[in-house]
Amino acid sequence: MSIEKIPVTIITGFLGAGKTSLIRHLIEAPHGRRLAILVNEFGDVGVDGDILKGCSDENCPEDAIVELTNGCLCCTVADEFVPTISALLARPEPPQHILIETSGLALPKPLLKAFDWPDLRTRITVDGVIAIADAEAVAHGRFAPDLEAVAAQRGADSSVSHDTPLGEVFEDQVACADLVILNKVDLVNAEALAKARDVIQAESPRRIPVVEATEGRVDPRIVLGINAAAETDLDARPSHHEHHDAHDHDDFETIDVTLSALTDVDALIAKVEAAARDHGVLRAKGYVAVAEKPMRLLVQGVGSRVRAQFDRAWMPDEERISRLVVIGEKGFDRAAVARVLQGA
Ligand SMILES: Nc1nc2c(ncn2[C@@H]2O[C@H](COP(=O)(O)OP(=O)(O)OP(=O)(O)O)[C@@H](O)[C@H]2O)c(=O)[nH]1
Repeated sequence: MSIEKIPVTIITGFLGAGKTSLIRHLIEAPHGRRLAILVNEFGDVGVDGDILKGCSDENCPEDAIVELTNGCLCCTVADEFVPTISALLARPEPPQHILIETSGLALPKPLLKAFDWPDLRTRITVDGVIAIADAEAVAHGRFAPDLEAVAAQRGADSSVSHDTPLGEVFEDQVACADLVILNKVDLVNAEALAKARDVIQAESPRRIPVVEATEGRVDPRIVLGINAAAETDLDARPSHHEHHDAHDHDDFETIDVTLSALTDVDALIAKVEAAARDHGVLRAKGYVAVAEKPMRLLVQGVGSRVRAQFDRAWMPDEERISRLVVIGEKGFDRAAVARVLQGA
């Protein structure tokens, strides 16, 4: 008798594209499946896991949301990934669907290969690989500065070479996907949206559906139940790093910046914007204590777009530490960024 495999959806997408927002929506939107979630992110502040635990419910209990913050998932398959999935499957009420949020710098293909692991391949299958993309960033050429060159190269070869590390991570993610979600359509006009679609089509080695979204809000029936069995179809998903001898994330660096408690939220937002504008910070996120406020402030920067909102009260026994995880391309001026963020 064959045992039905548990479907797993891999959610990939560059830093800040909207992966956590999408998963949050999938927890909240009705679809009748019991979920478990595995979150992998850079830095040890664990913002994404915290956000997702904050919206857990009976279909996705808090203890079915597991964070792996010890490094890149695709590099820790045996030590972390396989045991974590096994533990989720061994729950008294096993999940009916597992979502994996990869870090924004992750290469999806090596992770996909891990599903061939003997312990896993009889029990789970990759229902689909979803790439979520920031429509504004794509339209403004953050990943493919020269669309015509990409299209010309694509005609000759299925693996386009990009000059920038950002371009390579983005292309690997799109090339591996069964579905692309073009998120943040609220930030672009029709012309920019059409351009973003063109970039994605040019980057895709095969025709895949592209759906538009705001705040990751997509009908769960489009995202879950694709039935791709992606682990059996690796050849259709070219990668710049087939042999995994080079890591895209070596091209990026992360720092933790501790701040003192602040009084002026707008001033902090202006500093995060300045760090992005003047020093190439790609992503900044973390929790901040604001003097005399009982709530903690969640700060999120994607490039120079910054959002801040109070997310919950500080717990009585919780230390009110203000810390931001900051990610930039290798060699970004970490000292200058820390100075900007910590500056009075
Ligand atoms: N304007 C706008 N902002 C959005 C949208 N979706 C997400 N955001 C914001 O973009 C920021 C990043 O969103 P996340 O969902 O955390 O992105 P992510 O891909 O999980 O980020 P990393 O895990 O750090 O790579 C947050 O401040 C979100 O509130 C959208 O559709 N429009």
